[in-house]
Amino acid sequence: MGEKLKEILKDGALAADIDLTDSQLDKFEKFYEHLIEKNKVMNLTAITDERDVVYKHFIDSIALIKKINFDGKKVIDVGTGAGFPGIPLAIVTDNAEFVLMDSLNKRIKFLNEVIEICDLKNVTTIHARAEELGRDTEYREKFDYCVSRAVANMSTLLEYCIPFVRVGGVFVSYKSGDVTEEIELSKNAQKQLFCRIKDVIGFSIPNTDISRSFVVFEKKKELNKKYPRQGGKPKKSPL
Ligand SMILES: C[S@@+](CC[C@H](N)C(=O)[O-])C[C@H]1O[C@@H](n2cnc3c(N)ncnc32)[C@H](O)[C@@H]1O
Repeated sequence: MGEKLKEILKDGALAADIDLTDSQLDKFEKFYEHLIEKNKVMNLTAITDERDVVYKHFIDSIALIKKINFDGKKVIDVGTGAGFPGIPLAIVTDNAEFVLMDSLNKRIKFLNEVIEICDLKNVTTIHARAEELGRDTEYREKFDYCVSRAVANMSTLLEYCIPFVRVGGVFVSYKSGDVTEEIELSKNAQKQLFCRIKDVIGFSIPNTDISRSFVVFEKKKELNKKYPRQGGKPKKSPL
């Protein structure tokens, strides 16, 4: 089973112009095995087939390194769930520091096991709600990069994520398909949160018909103390 996963991953990553080392392939394999094992007793992912996990989770997560260089940077993954995109990014960029956060403690416990099993020295986790952690001075405006996939609509997501990013830092939202309308609807959030779009990078996951966009926001100024709003407001009444 292992060789098959590694072969699919090695080939798929090469198609995305990423040459994975044997040590990285070993880590991905251990991650996959633990994901599938734990998925039997808890809800981690609807995708379990080897090829699907490789393309829809692993390659989708790491494709960003061809666009953004995380070397030496501090990165937070907001709403990481079963570790996407944070764990794959951390496997391929072992000289960057990753913090994975999620509001569901079961998933955080799973991720702590993955960190142990895969011997990931550059990853820590935190169980928290984004709108609360973003007010904590240990985390607020402390990251060069924030990444997030499949967590909320763009306005809500900006209020969750921009607080973590230092001035001059960047938030990358992994979105599927056409993002024009979502970007348009987040104009007020961008204004209130002093960020603006730096780039919208389209890409297709190789050997699939799946297209994605990375929406890249740059933070221009220190945030107003009133953000992020408490009590579920970023989701209930997006800016
Ligand atoms: C659909 S899952 C996506 C997980 C992962 N990013 C992925 O792409 O597979 C959304 C995750 O965001 C987390 N989440 C939702 N709202 C959150 C919040 N306000 N703060 C922290 N985590 C949150 C959920 O617990 C869940 O694990």
